Amino acid sequence: MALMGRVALVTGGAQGIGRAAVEALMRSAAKVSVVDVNQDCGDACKSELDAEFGGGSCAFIQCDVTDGDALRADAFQKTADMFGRLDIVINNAGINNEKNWEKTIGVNLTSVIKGTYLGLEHMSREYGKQGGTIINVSSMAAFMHSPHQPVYTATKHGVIGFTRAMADASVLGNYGVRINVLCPAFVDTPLLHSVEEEDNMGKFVKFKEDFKRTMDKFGVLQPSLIADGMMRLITDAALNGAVMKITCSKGIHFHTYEPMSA
Ligand SMILES: NC(=O)C1=CN([C@@H]2O[C@H](COP(=O)(O)OP(=O)(O)OC[C@H]3O[C@@H](n4cnc5c(N)ncnc54)[C@H](O)[C@@H]3O)[C@@H](O)[C@H]2O)C=CC1
Ligand SMILES: CCCCCC(=O)/C=C/[C@H]1C=CC(=O)[C@@H]1CCCCCCC(=O)O
Repeated sequence: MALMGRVALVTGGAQGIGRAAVEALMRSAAKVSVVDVNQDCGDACKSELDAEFGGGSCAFIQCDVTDGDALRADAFQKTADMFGRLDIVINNAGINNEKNWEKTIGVNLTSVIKGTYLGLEHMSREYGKQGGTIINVSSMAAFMHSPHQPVYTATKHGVIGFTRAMADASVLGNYGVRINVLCPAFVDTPLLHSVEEEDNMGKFVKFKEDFKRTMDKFGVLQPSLIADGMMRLITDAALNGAVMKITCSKGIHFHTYEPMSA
């Protein structure tokens, strides 16, 4: 019952890692807004969650996170209007598309930046709000660059740099919002199957056997473990600017950086 009365917004929440996060939040008694571009998957998700947790604790909002106006008005504002407040934002929606790589930048990086700024508008003391917490989802591809996914890799590097800078800005500006980043290794979700398709991988599809060998080498995690990591980032008030990694070999752990020196 740790999050009783708290309200969360999860992008890409209808399936995969986002869905596992939504369920973990609801088990902790939070109210959750599931924001996803996929109408059918979102409707099914909402019915299943209502059946498990009872109606009124979650909402599904169909929204493409790359549509900035819709993200502002349909996702963030409607969530705040419906549930009366916003405390937790998980910018999780992501795609793997090297063919349409501009779209990958739009979903994986630009929308995470917009989601963070909108989260601050609804939660930061700068805007007269009560504070809160934001998680941005990156990937282990930000540490072990993937030759099969150069643009995906670039976006996930960008998410870490942006998040760490914003975490420091939050301290300097006394926003009252903790901002952290999560980097999972391979996770058993529909996204992993995208590496089979030329439509997703473009010319890098010819490396798919190498990609699969890497997966076999490092193993594949279950979404529930990623949700456990997210719940730790949400509930541990000491964490801000943390870079959480989750791998098969080490489980949930943190990346450490050398302190900056002049
Ligand atoms: N599955 C994996 O091995 C890993 C995934 N990640 C990251 O975790 C996050 C979640 O990935 P998965 O759950 O694996 O993927 P998934 O493909 O299973 O689920 C992603 C969800 O995001 C939604 N989505 C996609 N584009 C959207 C858009 N423009 N607007 C709104 N919703 C949109 C999809 O409809 C889907 O419900 C992504 O940021 C991904 O890059 C990071 C490391 C490993
Ligand atoms: C379709 C999207 C999948 C993205 C998954 C991902 O995070 C990819 C990461 C890889 C990029 C190059 C690699 O070798 C990565 C594997 C990362 C696993 C590292 C585990 C290390 C360990 O167990 O200590």
